Amino acid sequence: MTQSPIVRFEDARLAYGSRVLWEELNLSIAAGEFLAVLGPNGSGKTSFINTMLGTTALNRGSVSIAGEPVRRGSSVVGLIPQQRPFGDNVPLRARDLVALGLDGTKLGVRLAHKSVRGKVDELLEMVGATAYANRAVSDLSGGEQQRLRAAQALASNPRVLLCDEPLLSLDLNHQQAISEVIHRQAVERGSAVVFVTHEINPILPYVDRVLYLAEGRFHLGSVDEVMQSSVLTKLYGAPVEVLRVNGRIVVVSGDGNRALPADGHDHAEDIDLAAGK
Ligand SMILES: Nc1ncnc2c1ncn2[C@@H]1O[C@H](COP(=O)(O)OP(=O)(O)OP(=O)(O)O)[C@@H](O)[C@H]1O
Repeated sequence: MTQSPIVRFEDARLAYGSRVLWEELNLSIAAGEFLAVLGPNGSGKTSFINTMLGTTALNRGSVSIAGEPVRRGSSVVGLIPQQRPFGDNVPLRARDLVALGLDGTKLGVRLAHKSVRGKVDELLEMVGATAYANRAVSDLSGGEQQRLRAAQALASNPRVLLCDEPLLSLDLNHQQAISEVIHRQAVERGSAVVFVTHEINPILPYVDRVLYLAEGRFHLGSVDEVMQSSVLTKLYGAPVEVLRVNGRIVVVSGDGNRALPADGHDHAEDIDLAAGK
């Protein structure tokens, strides 16, 4: 990890009406750093990403990227968005979608160019999508489409790579493969990676720091600093236990002793620490 900051939040506050998602956030993300963003549903993870995309405005403070105030459509920012299926009317093959991520590529114009084809093939290989390179995007499964989104975001070699739950609907092998590819982007090409996830275990080996959002508060630090019973209990304002089991992190609600994913959200929804119920 290199040290030069590429993203800088200063005294940042985001609230919708009276609901504060976070405030007094001072955070510099270095080139090559891998930052995991955790927190229960509705804690503001996607909104955090949106502030760096320039699509959500802070109520106070500032966020800059490469020394400039954030703006929509910045070419130095790449996004693997939260999964939404492509409609039947998307007339693209898998390789066309990836090519759209390459700077200046216009369908039918540069796509025929040998170097573009080579680059697209390389990206498809990286995310394990070579086998379906020529299939229509709309015929692919959610996980297959998600791998293409990752390849498309990596195509432009962004200085800041924003990933909004990129592992959703991927099987374990592909979770591992995509996590590795994203980590390599940070280490080898110096991208700052912001990785929103409900499940920290697949990326545990790669995370430099964790930003944990909950209940309008946040805690920032290394995995070991943040993923502690005392820290999460304070953040949630409710008893939470963090256990290490065979190298995995398991978060358990203090009352029911029920295992929750690392973000403290119980998908069975009978314990909802997120909503403070
Ligand atoms: N434009 C908006 N106006 C008002 N409220 C909003 C707006 N965008 C998001 N919210 C609310 O802010 C909260 C945070 O939303 P956000 O999508 O950032 O959460 P999240 O942590 O990404 O959640 P999840 O884990 O469910 O994806 C939610 O309660 C959401 O309803």
